[in-house]
Amino acid sequence: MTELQNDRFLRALLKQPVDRTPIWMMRQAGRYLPEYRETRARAGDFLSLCKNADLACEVTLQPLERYPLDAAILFSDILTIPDAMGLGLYFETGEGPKFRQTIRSEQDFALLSRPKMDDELGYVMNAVSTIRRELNGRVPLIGFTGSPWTLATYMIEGGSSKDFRHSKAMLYSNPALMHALLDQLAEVIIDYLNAQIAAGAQAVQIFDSWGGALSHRAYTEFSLQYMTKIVAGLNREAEGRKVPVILFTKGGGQWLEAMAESGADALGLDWTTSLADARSRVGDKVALQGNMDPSVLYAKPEYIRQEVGQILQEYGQGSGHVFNLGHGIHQFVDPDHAKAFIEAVVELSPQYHTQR
Ligand SMILES: Cc1c2[nH]c(c1CCC(=O)O)Cc1[nH]c(c(CCC(=O)O)c1C)Cc1[nH]c(c(CCC(=O)O)c1C)Cc1[nH]c(c(C)c1CCC(=O)O)C2
Repeated sequence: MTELQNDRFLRALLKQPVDRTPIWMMRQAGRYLPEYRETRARAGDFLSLCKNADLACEVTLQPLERYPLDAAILFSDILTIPDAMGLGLYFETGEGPKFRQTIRSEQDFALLSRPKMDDELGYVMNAVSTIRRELNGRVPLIGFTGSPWTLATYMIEGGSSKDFRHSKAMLYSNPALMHALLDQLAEVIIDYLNAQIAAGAQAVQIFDSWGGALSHRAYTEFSLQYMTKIVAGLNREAEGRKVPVILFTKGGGQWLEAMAESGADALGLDWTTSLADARSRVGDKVALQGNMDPSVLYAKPEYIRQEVGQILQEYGQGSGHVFNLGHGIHQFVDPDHAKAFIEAVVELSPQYHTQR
């Protein structure tokens, strides 16, 4: 494998000294980029794009051609796993993801299959190895998965949800079934991330997008417990380097101390938590990733730059911060505003890394 030319993202996740704060954006390859929309149109639809390694690689690299980003993220989706377990994923234009089959009873659960990483999910591993080859050591590649709880909500609801009616009902009325589902998902996710690491992923992120919808006690029992199990099951070394793990519970600011005990190297933060506060609460245990409100990118470039300055100041001196948005970039953002954002981080952050 080619030598990595830019490792400040991997170093910051391990709190090793860096020359400036690294940056990438959640959903950095996506609809706000006209070139993404063009490639997706060529693929036909989103799922065909995910399943074509050359086109998935092409869109992964698109934001790197435009901006000085410090990491690439695999172009795929968290819903590849439930799809491969037999639920039949499809997207209806403007309506988000849907499943043909839902899991609401023991009978439904019994129908779930255990997907093979070199078969049903082989297309994801092909995308990872193709992207690694084309990146040619420019920046590290991030692999990812959804958390068991987040995937379970899609499998139980049959798609996106606002109130998690069926998932919450199962959690409180049939916790044994919920635990069986979460445990099976955790097992599949361990295989999935280990296969991504074997194919070339150099860091991995667990997206717990809906962990914040859980009650205080339920979060530990139904989400964090299973993410901790996953972290313990990962091969944490590849190509002679540690493979850092990032845990991102959206809306999880109140649980940072507990999350820091999960074994993860870094925690992702949304914009509702102060970085200064988060840093003092987790101490030296983990690095932090985040946390600008993605909607700030609707503002003028001067304002975006000011906001970046504030967030850098909140984290303060030293390594252990990966700049990011607090959630995915919105589809209506002007790509020039994303550019102003990334350049502000590049220009304003070196002063926070003077004691190397
Ligand atoms: C919950 C979730 C999903 N997918 C994902 C999450 C967790 C992150 C989060 O909390 O947002 C993760 C994801 N989805 C996608 C990526 C690609 C990598 C990246 O650039 O970050 C990643 C990391 C591509 C995508 N995944 C999807 C798109 C849009 C599809 C399109 O091109 O129309 C992309 C680029 C589709 C998708 N996929 C999902 C939804 C709800 C939707 C539709 C909503 C929407 O339209 O934004 C499920």
